[in-house]
Amino acid sequence: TLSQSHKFWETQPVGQFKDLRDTSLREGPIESPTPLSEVKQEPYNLPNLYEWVTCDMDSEETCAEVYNLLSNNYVEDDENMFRFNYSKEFLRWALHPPGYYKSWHIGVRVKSSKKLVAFITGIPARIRVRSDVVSMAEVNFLCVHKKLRSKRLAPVMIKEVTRRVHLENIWQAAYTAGVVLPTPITSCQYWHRSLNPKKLIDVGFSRLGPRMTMSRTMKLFKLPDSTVTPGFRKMELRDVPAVTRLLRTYMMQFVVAPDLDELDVEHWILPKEDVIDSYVVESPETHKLTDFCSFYTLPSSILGHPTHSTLKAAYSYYNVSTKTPLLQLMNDALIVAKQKDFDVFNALDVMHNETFLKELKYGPGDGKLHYYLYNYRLKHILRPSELGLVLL
Ligand SMILES: CCCCCCCCCCCCCC(=O)CSCCNC(=O)CCNC(=O)[C@H](O)C(C)(C)COP(=O)(O)OP(=O)(O)OC[C@H]1O[C@@H](n2cnc3c(N)ncnc32)[C@H](O)[C@@H]1OP(=O)(O)O
Ligand SMILES: CN(C)Cc1n[nH]c2ccc(-c3ccc(F)cc3OCCn3ccnc3)cc12
Repeated sequence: TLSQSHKFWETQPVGQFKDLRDTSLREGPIESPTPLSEVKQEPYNLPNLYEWVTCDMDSEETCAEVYNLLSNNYVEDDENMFRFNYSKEFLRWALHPPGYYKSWHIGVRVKSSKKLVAFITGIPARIRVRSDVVSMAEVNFLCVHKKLRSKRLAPVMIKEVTRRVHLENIWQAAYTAGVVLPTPITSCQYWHRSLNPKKLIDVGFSRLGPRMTMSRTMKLFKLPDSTVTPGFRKMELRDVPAVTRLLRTYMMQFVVAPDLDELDVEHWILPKEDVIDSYVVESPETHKLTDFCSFYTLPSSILGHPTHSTLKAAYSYYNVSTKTPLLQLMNDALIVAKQKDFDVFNALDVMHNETFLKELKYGPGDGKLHYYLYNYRLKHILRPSELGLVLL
């Protein structure tokens, strides 16, 4: 990375590795906005065989094409044993937040066959950086078909989504990646809590510990059949105002965090079957909400296993504890995830997560998730505990 050349990223308004020691550089936007009349009006050129297409995720047919492209060509773990398998319902949830732009859901088709071979998306988000609330695009689902890799298609995809975001007068973006690019604002470790250890060992996700038997391992990860916190219940629509107040107050402590209003909370946190689960703690005495936890459903395909095809994984999303200890709240989250037949519960070491990871028997994952801002410089790299943002 530091020695590597980044022919595309060196041309972009992002923190460059060579700038890291230049303390004269100010925190904030790197480039000023361009007058809209000067933003390139027409799409970037693609190689001749290909054409741009805007993907309408409300179209069952288009959503299925996007699902299939990602299901066969999206992110795999380092050992190529698992591949994310975002569901169609999840993709519609992820791409249709309040104020979304269809034009930011960008595909590339083969002109002759109309086959979808690449995809990239943006969604609008208000992200606070210290005391600065910035309108940004959250960029995600960048995917080039396995057969078209290493042809420099990704930079064209990135420039095109940048152009379309600029057309909406937005000049910053946030994104994450498992790869190191110029330049991470923080690098988070991911952790896994076994819920179905036998299956995880059968498929090679986990290994039997030294001097451990399978039955000893199953006992180690066993959880109670029901939650322990009085007043712990599924979130409902009527909880949105109180959950929004809890979340906005809690988020103020982090350097980078989403600025979510009630409409955002209704979209991002209200339970949706097989997509997002959220629970609140309603005090039995006062009936006030004191805490909430949430996790999203993102299965991974198990590549080439004879009997198991899918790993059912829950990912910790936003959790706020003001009365129930976070440890107890997150243990209840594990208990409901086990009740819902998840195989594993994943979490990043962001926010206050490192206070419960080891105690709740999470094991460290084999890689890192790096966070990036586009056209916004931070003077110092952040600690994961200073980050309050979780991208899907
Ligand atoms: C103001 C608004 C701004 C909006 C835009 C903000 C920025 C948004 C940025 C996007 C955020 C996405 C976030 C997101 O979706 C979450 S990260 C998940 C990305 N997707 C995957 O890993 C799926 C499987 N892999 C692929 O489909 C391909 O390998 C991809 C398409 C990843 C690269 O295709 P390829 O055929 O393997 O490679 P070439 O076309 O030959 O291109 C090579 C160039 O691409 C750079 N590269 C590689 N992986 C990258 C990645 N994950 N981010 C950014 N850049 C990435 C690489 O460093 C090199 O540039 P360099 O020579 O300078 O080093
Ligand atoms: C965030 N969002 C942008 C998707 C994304 N892109 N790149 C990634 C690299 C790691 C993680 C990640 C995040 C949290 C976590 F607990 C485990 C993870 O990956 C395990 C390795 N793996 C990859 C595929 N199947 C298993 C997500 C992502």
